Amino acid sequence: MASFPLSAKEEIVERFLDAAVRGDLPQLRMLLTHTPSLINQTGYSGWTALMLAARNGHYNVVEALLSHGCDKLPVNSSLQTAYDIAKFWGHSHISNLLAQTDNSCSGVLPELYFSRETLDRQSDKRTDKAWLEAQQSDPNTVYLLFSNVNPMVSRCEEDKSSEVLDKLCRFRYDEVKDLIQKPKTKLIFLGVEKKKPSSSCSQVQEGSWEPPAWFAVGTDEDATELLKRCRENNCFFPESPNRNLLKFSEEEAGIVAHARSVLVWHDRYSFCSTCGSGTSLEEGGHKRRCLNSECRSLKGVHNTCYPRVDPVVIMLVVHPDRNQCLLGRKKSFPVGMFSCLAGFIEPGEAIEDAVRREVEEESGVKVGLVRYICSQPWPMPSNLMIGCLAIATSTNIKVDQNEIEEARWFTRQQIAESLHRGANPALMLPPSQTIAHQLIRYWICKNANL
Ligand SMILES: NC(=O)C1=CN([C@@H]2O[C@H](COP(=O)(O)OP(=O)(O)OC[C@H]3O[C@@H](n4cnc5c(N)ncnc54)[C@H](OP(=O)(O)O)[C@@H]3O)[C@@H](O)[C@H]2O)C=CC1
Ligand SMILES: [Mg+2]
Ligand SMILES: [Mg+2]
Ligand SMILES: [Mg+2]
Ligand SMILES: [Zn+2]
Repeated sequence: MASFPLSAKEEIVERFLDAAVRGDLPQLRMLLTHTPSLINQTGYSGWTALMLAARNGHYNVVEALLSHGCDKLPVNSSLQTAYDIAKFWGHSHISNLLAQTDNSCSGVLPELYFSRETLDRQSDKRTDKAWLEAQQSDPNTVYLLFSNVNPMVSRCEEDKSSEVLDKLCRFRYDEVKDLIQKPKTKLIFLGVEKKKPSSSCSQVQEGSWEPPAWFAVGTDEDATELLKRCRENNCFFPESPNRNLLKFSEEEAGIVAHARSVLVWHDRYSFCSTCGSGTSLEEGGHKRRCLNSECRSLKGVHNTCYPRVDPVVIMLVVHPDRNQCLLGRKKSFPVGMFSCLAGFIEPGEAIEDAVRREVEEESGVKVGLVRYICSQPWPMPSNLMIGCLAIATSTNIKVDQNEIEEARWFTRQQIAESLHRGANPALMLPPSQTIAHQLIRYWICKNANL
């Protein structure tokens, strides 16, 4: 068989993989320092250095690769991860290491999209009318414009290395003064900035810096007219919130989650839900008080006066064999997409019971142990997603055709392959901004050890 000379790049990859096979840590470290991109490279066999070191029982090489941020999810042509390989060849010290060592897998999930508290909410200032008014006219105050509960955004320059596509348009007092004085406009105090500017900023005296306040402005004025207020010309209001609200930076996503949920609440709860009278906006837009002084909503607990948050359980159901998980698809999902089951918590229901009920309703599968993992605000319109892992006690699937079109058990390898290789026609997982994606990734990294 003719053999072709290797390119310089192929040659360095082969040397790197060979060092992993032989357990030659100094050589591997030297190559990695020189060319960090080698870390997840595969050779002709389709195996990564991590797989080769795991196959040959080189604990110290596996450890070094992991400490350099090596990806554990790649699979070889037999759909085995490095963990599977170590386990198969009986290197339990390595499989245990692979099961534990991962920033996103040691019980601490990465920060979830929409969760960052970018601003200091300063809820005590919401009742300080004089302070709020002073902030409103301050030239440093930042205003965000929302039309029909969607924020005005500008499209960033095409940058393939970044997932951030949209930026919130920021306005100053002079640019929105007329708008915020209109009686139908909703003004929401979102908080004040947390970060201090660097001391190199010449205009700012040490100790005199007041963190700028941020407000969201909700209006139903004509969107085209609103866009004319913007200094940039690539601005727009996203029309399909579910997809378009996933394109912000983590900082801005947290602000959007807060502002949008409160504005949607104002939009849908203009009148008192107890007596139908008009209401007034109070507390920096975080309360609506009934104008009828006799109203029952003003007595006892005023829970009709505050923005609503709807708790939703979302769960990754794990097969009793611990090596498969249950995912379902709604009719509205793109072709091939499957996700975690989810459902609204009902009144008087504990999280664990809501998980068991929704899973059984939607898939017919019974669940025993339920473990809370993490939560995510989901401002469409105002859900709080409560993420859990759940262990199934039965495996037969019978889908509730109303909500779920299909539900299936997927093996860990199928999931790992989809996570690593990206969307494929057989299985497409929800995007990384969703808690559904992060629960699935969490379980995979945990190697099915609950
Ligand atoms: N971030 C993430 O990863 C994910 C987020 N989600 C979010 O979770 C939400 C709930 O999931 P879903 O599976 O639809 O929930 P359910 O399984 O509870 O089904 C939703 C249906 O139940 C009815 N319903 C019952 N109680 C409520 C309530 N308090 N508020 C609204 N509807 C209620 C509605 O019927 P009707 O409308 O016919 O009246 C709705 O269509 C979704 O809206 C979605 O936005 C879901 C999955 C992933
Ligand atoms: Mg349901
Ligand atoms: Mg559901
Ligand atoms: Mg339900
Ligand atoms: Zn009332």
